[in-house]
Amino acid sequence: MTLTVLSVASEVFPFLKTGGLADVAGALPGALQSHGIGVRTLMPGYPVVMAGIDPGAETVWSDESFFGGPARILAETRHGIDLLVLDAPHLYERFGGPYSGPDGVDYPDNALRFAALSKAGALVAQGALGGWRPDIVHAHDWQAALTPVYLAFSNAPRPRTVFTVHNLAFQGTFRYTVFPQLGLPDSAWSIEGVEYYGDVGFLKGGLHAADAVTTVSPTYAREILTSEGGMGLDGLLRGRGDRLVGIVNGIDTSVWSPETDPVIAKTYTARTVRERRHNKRALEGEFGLRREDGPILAVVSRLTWQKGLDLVAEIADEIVSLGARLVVVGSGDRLIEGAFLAAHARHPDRIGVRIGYDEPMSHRVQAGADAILVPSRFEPCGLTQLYGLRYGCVPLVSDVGGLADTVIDANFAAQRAKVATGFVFGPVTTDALLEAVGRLLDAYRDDAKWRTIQTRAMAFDVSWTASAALYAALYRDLLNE
Ligand SMILES: Nc1ncnc2c1ncn2[C@@H]1O[C@H](COP(=O)(O)OP(=O)(O)O[C@H]2O[C@H](CO)[C@@H](O)[C@H](O)[C@H]2O)[C@@H](O)[C@H]1O
Repeated sequence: MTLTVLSVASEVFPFLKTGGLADVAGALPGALQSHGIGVRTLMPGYPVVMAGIDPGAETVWSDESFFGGPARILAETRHGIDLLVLDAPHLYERFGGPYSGPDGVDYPDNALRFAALSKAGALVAQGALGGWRPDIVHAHDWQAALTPVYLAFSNAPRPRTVFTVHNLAFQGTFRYTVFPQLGLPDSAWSIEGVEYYGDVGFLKGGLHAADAVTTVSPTYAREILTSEGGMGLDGLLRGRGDRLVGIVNGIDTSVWSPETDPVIAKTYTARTVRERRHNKRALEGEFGLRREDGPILAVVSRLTWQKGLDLVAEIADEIVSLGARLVVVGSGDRLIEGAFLAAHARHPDRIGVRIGYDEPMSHRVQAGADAILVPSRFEPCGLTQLYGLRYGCVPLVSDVGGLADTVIDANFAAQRAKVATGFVFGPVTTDALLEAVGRLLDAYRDDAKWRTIQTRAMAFDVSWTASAALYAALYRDLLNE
């Protein structure tokens, strides 16, 4: 049976991306096609998205007064994605990023901006686009979390709903005063609705209202049931019982492929992995690093407490004294940015730092560095270690969430069983991180051992194949209930 899905997300690669959500929302629809599932994707009409819209795109819905101004939905297929764009200039036509202005401060009307996205999702789900009604609505993260809430509190027939939480740390909590502007019935101001300790909780509402909740790895799905990992929502999540499942992310292996990647100096496969040296030389040039025999360790990330990168900054001198070099691409916390810039100033030809966001550079780093460091304090899934596996940029990760589910530590047993794909450490401390860096450097010095880990990493299946099948099965289970 052909099944139709409406996906609602605030970011979709390649139209707009600030993090991993965009990669998932951009790649999952294509992966579901082979399961007979057709996905339409609704996202906000941010300026960069509107700039790329085909002038001939069809207006499939409009409203003169939608959350304070005129709005319409434009439909077009772009980059193979069946896209619905919510064009509402009073909400989305802003200077700055999707969530905050150039000053880094959140827009004061974010509650309305994303209530509007969610409401548009609910309207489409209930037939606003003429005859089209999806079988399933799949909403992502707090920005779309009210879609299942609007649907749960509507009296009209509605499709089944799935809500995916990519990161429990971002909850979309707003003052209770916004509640009357959301257009929800009074009954939604309750523990069954969006009320959250006296405020409005978008994420909380979605986690409660959706027919099924997923998160992006089995280990994270367990971690968020504990008071340490639940960020205040563990009680609610425990109450969802078997309605909460963890499905590990895949990656778009057509975008992330060392065999065909157009932005790297030299393409390669596991068989020709020695060709990576050309990419390493190019990376040294790009970052002004001294040419040496030792490995290049790399970071591509938001520089935040979650990602544990303060620990990498702390051991930067040791990394250099152990004979390795470091490349960092990222932005975020000013203190962590400053710590990396200071480390670069101390070792200008051994530590390269780019503060900023640069998608092509992230490919060149994965293709040219020897190892990617992901020492997160918590990590729902993590995508950079998956890119690392695919590119033979051996991952060194902490033993949490999706990192633990996707990397096999090169310990004695794993090496003997021929399954090791990287290095895993815990707890998340500088001592444990340094110990793992030491093990990685030992392995790097043993050429045969390193090649074995590297090529096995490249053979690990990081595609969407297995996980798309799990989403397909979940959708069908919901429809069969
Ligand atoms: N400076 C920079 N330049 C270029 N590219 C950069 C960059 N900084 C980050 N990126 C890219 O942004 C993405 C980040 O994805 P992650 O999954 O690592 O984390 P994020 O916390 O955003 O996502 C959340 O959602 C995803 C998706 O479910 C989960 O995997 C994750 O655990 C969860 O925290 C990667 O594609 C990475 O390459």
